[in-house]
Amino acid sequence: MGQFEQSEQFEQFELIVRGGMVVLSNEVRPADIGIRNGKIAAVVDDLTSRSQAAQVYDASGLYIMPGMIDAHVHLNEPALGHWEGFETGSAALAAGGCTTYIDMPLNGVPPTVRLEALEKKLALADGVSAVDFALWGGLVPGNVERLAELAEAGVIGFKAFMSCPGGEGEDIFAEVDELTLYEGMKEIARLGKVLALHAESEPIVSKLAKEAVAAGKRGAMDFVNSRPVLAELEAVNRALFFAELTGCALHFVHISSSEAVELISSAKARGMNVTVETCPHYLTLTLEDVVRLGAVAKCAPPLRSSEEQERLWAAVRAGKIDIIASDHSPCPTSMKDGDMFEAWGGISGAQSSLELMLDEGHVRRGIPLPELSKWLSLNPAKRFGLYPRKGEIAIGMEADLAIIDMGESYTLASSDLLQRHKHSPYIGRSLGCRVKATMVRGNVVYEQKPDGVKLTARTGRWIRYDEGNGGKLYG
Ligand SMILES: NC(=O)N[C@H]1NC(=O)NC1=O
Ligand SMILES: [Zn+2]
Ligand SMILES: [Zn+2]
Repeated sequence: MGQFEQSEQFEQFELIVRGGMVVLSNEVRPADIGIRNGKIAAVVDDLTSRSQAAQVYDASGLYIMPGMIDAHVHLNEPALGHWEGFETGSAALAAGGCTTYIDMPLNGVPPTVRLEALEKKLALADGVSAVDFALWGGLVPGNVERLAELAEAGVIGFKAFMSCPGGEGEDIFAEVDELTLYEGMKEIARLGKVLALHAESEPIVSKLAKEAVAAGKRGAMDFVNSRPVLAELEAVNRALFFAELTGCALHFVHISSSEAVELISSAKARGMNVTVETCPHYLTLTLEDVVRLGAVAKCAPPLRSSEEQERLWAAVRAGKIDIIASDHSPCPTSMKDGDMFEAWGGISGAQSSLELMLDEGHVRRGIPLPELSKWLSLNPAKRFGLYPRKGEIAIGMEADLAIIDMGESYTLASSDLLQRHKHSPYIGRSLGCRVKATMVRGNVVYEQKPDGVKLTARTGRWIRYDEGNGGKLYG
């Protein structure tokens, strides 16, 4: 596993992906990929001359990468499927070269904080998702005793908010109070799972937001200034303190500052079981974009300065960031009208993550493709129990592939987007590569051709945690 292997014994394949440049975990090389029973059965030079396949996909001139594993996606069913649901959200992900996503326990109603809610969500995803998926459970005040049933059912971990997530209604996903966070960590440690945290200090951000609104300061920069890096640092520090006391494994989602990455790096150096994620928007957009675009680029934590962004890229390059995920948090476009404090916070970026990271990371900054692939596929697979089933192109692993033209540039138009509501801060952006096809377990689920796009089989399956490797990222 994990190696390029010469294979002579497999002569019959369902599919051969022929003539592409294959992105392996340690090199990029020309090879044919033979697929049997939905798995990678051969990665060799010139397979077609000595084997048979029901189908051949001609990938000459194209790059074959492991499909992205997007660990941070909000598809909002049950109840808020009119914001985004499994059908449209997974179509957008497929079009972006993602082959497995991990759905967040909010913003659907009920949130995934007890078994019945998980069952409702699964019933809605069944037969609808274009690509494979796993599920996060949620930790909220009052549900610590329900975490075990969710773990038993197969969630890959739990998510909690340290600041208010927004949203309305009775069955809301509330932020954790300190005691819930501490007790929840104890229980999650006992269950052997990871706690994913939205780390912003509620006392800091709510006070600053109140002051800004009271002073009539409701613009883009006022919003950005109400959620400073300090709020992220304080929350990360507090969570690390509780994790040290409880032994709970942590994953910090959507970290926006290199200062927070440094805090997390020191915790790793002390031997703590902690990982960190950032998102394409923090690596490709800055506060100038939120000023220019308004609420369509509103997210929490907010976009930062270009200097902060350069420091974040330096942290990525230094291997200090483990995972890059979209935090696709869509809503109806009408919820992006109005002032910056009222509008929905969340960027609809699912379809663009891989292309943005290849364009900005590889084409512009020269980061090798195997490195990018580690942050986009291998590390999330390992951290969240999907490895060695998924995460890289290697013998025996599922044939989850993104096929990319690294020579095609295009300008993203709203008509390219397959998500339910066609807003995105990346519309009008020129991208130096394009996903041509996406395969899940050897099934072509998405194809982009000159005459348009084709979505095929909705063969996405739920991947339970217990099929994985226990979340070991290192070693
Ligand atoms: N509720 C929700 O999805 N919030 C997400 N949006 C965002 O920008 N950050 C988040 O945590
Ligand atoms: Zn969040
Ligand atoms: Zn999120």
